[in-house]
Amino acid sequence: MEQSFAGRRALVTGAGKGIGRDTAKALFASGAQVVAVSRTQEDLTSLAQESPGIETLCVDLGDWEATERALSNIGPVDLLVNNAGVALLQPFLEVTKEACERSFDVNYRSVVQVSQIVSRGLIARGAPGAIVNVSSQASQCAIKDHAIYCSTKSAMDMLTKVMALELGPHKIRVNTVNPTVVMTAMGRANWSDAQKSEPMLKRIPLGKFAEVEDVVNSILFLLSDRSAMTTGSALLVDGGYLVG
Ligand SMILES: NC(=O)C1=CN([C@@H]2O[C@H](COP(=O)(O)OP(=O)(O)OC[C@H]3O[C@@H](n4cnc5c(N)ncnc54)[C@H](OP(=O)(O)O)[C@@H]3O)[C@@H](O)[C@H]2O)C=CC1
Ligand SMILES: CC(=O)C(C)=O
Repeated sequence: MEQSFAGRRALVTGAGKGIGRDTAKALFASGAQVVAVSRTQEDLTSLAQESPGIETLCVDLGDWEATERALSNIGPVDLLVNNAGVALLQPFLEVTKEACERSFDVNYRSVVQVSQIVSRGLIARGAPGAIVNVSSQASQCAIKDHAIYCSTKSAMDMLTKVMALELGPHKIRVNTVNPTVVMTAMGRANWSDAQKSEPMLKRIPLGKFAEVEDVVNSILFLLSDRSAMTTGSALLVDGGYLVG
């Protein structure tokens, strides 16, 4: 039986492309009202054309003040997917202050900020809710040139556990999905070179990278009542990756 999200209002960050875009479309198709938040207006315009009725909001989530202004009157939100992320890859010894700041502002701080806004609204309404933070297998395994990216995702996983601890009494569940490589714009940019992707693939018993749909299905499960007893968890979508 298809999961219905009728009567729920969902906010998806990074909904302009890739995993976030397909998550927004899947939630909308499943009956949810959807607010799609992303950085590039053209992406949001095309999304609204593909799925008429999806609300869109264009903001750089790495800008705290702009995000506060953009979300100040967001209205009731029951389901939140913190998906927006950047992968600024640098060898550890070449990591820059700018890459550090941008990575943590987008991949971590925006998750704190948006989750606070949504959770305060839920608590004020006395309504239950669910939050899915889109992490990565990179939160649990070291990947060359991913020092800052891995760190942001590890921080996200721990943040998720503490959020689950503190928000549980308010009937707000918080989990992560932790995918392996997905050939989205981000995946293609960083994993198209076979010399890099082959060793990763060899460590995956299922012998393939994840599809966007695999991640979307896991996100919708963790948003749904079918995961009603799951919070503070990390759902790996990684084909059984063998951490070496
Ligand atoms: N692809 C992969 O291999 C994997 C991805 N992930 C995670 O999944 C999530 C989605 O990744 P994926 O779909 O592949 O990425 P994409 O780069 O394909 O899409 C990311 C989306 O997030 C938006 N976004 C990025 N930064 C901001 C910002 N500051 N403010 C608002 N929107 C922003 C992008 O907008 P714009 O393009 O305009 O910047 C884009 O629409 C990320 O958190 C990523 O870390 C986890 C494991 C594997
Ligand atoms: C690209 C990425 O996020 C991985 C491999 O986790």
